[in-house]
Parts: sequence; C-alpha cells; structure tokens
Amino acid sequence: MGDDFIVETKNLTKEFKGFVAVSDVNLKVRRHTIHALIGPNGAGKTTCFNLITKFLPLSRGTITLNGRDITNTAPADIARLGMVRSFQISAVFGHLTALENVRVALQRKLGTSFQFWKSDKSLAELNDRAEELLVDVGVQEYRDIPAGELSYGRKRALEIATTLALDPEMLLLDEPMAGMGTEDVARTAELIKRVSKDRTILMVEHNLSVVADLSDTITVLKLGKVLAEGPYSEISQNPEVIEAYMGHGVGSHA
Ligand SMILES: Nc1ncnc2c1ncn2[C@@H]1O[C@H](COP(=O)(O)OP(=O)(O)OP(=O)(O)O)[C@@H](O)[C@H]1O
Repeated sequence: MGDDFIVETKNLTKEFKGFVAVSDVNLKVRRHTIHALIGPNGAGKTTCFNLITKFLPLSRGTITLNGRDITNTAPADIARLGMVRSFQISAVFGHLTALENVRVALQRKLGTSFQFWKSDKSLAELNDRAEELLVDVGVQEYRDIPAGELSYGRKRALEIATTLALDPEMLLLDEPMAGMGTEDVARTAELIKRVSKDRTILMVEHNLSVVADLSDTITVLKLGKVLAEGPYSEISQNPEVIEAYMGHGVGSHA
C-alpha cells in the first residue's frame, strides 16, 4: 500500500507567469532514507522544495505525506504533521546562547500551557532535553555562548538541533553545506548521517561528493523535469546526467 514512501508527489508542476519551473515531477521518498535532489542551476530544485513544504502554491499536481493528501495543507500544519524544513523555520537567535536557542525550540513544540510552565520539574526536564540535543549535534561545549558568536558550521549544527527539537519524522535540508569550509562540511555530513537514523531526509545539495557519500537515492532535475533517479553509482554513469553537468564533476566520485 505504498507504505514504504513517506512523501509522494504526482505531476508536481509550478508555472511562473507561463514559465514552467517544475514540470510533472513524480517523486517518491522512501522512509528512513536520505534522498537528494540535484541538478544544474535553475533546474527547479528549490522550487520543488518550496512546493513540497507548501511555501509556494502548486500550479498542478498532488502531494501526499504518509499517505495523506497535503496538497492544500498550510505550511504550519505540515510541520505539525512531522515534516520540517531546516534553516528556515528554525532560525537561530544570535543573542541567545546555544542552550537557550534549543530551549526556545522545545518550548515552541510543547506550547505555552501555563500549567506546564508552573512546574520547576518541567523546566528541569526541558533543560535536560536541550542539553541532549546539543550533545547530539556536537556543540555541547558551546552551550553558554551566544549563537551569534559561533562559527558558521556550528551555527548550522545548532539550527539542526532546533529543528530536531520539533521531533520531525522527515527533515528537508536546503543546501546544508552552502558556504562551508572543508572541515565544517565533513562535520555536517557526519551529523546528517547521525540524525538520519529513524528519520527521512530530503536535501537539495550542490556538493556532489557529499551527495555521493550520503544519499541512498538521488533525483536529478533538469529544466524542471526529472532526468534520472537512482543511487549515485547509477546516475553518475548516466550519459544524460553527465551531459547535463558538462564537466561539473558528476561521475568523478563513483
Ligand atoms: N518566483 C519566481 N518567479 C519567476 N521565476 C522563478 C521564480 N522562482 C524560480 N523561478 C525560475 O524557475 C527556475 C527554477 O528555479 P529554482 O530556483 O527552483 O532552481 P534551482 O534548481 O534551485 O537552481 P539553483 O541551483 O541555482 O538554486 C529558474 O529558471 C528560475 O529563474
């Protein structure tokens, strides 16, 4: 019954004033896998992401999440259903410490019930959970440092922690490695691998060696259409994919 797939799109299409940015994209994201969307500039990757998370309205098509039609569901409800987009929903507050940032995210998840906040025990539990999340993403030693003072890579790790605070079943990562140096890329790749356990990850990423290393499945988009799909070993040998990248490196990581 298609239970294997957490997200499915059918004929996902987006037109901007007659220009078709995403055209009849049928995407199936298998549960508990890392799935990457790649393609040359302007291929429609970000637009696809925006459609799936409902940041943009569809021109045509349908989207299901866990078999439930979310084509007309509001973005905030999508997050409540367990699909969370990182680096957008979970902004980091620069003046708050790392720990406070995660605590705010946890509070958002729990709501602001007065009964809950009255109890010191609840607050202590919240702190414990926040510390755990900092450990999970490897920034526990910076817990009392204002987030604005953290390095770029650590800020992103913290952002992932604030996203994980929402306990998502599915995470969408929009170019998680953008602007990072080699060391941060390696650390973030490890982190993504770690948090993908028992979760599903869909990511747009330009760094092909990261994509090759992390992804179970890769969908290659070109001019708004799916050009190829499969594991890296397969798509990197696909002549159409190689041509689409024309010397940009696909195939050199197989
Ligand atoms: N709001 C918009 N209005 C008009 N055209 C748009 C809009 N958003 C995107 N496009 C166009 O749709 C196409 C796909 O853009 P999109 O940003 O989804 O590509 P991408 O694969 O994410 O590219 P990149 O790798 O450069 O980020 C591009 O030609 C872009 O110019």
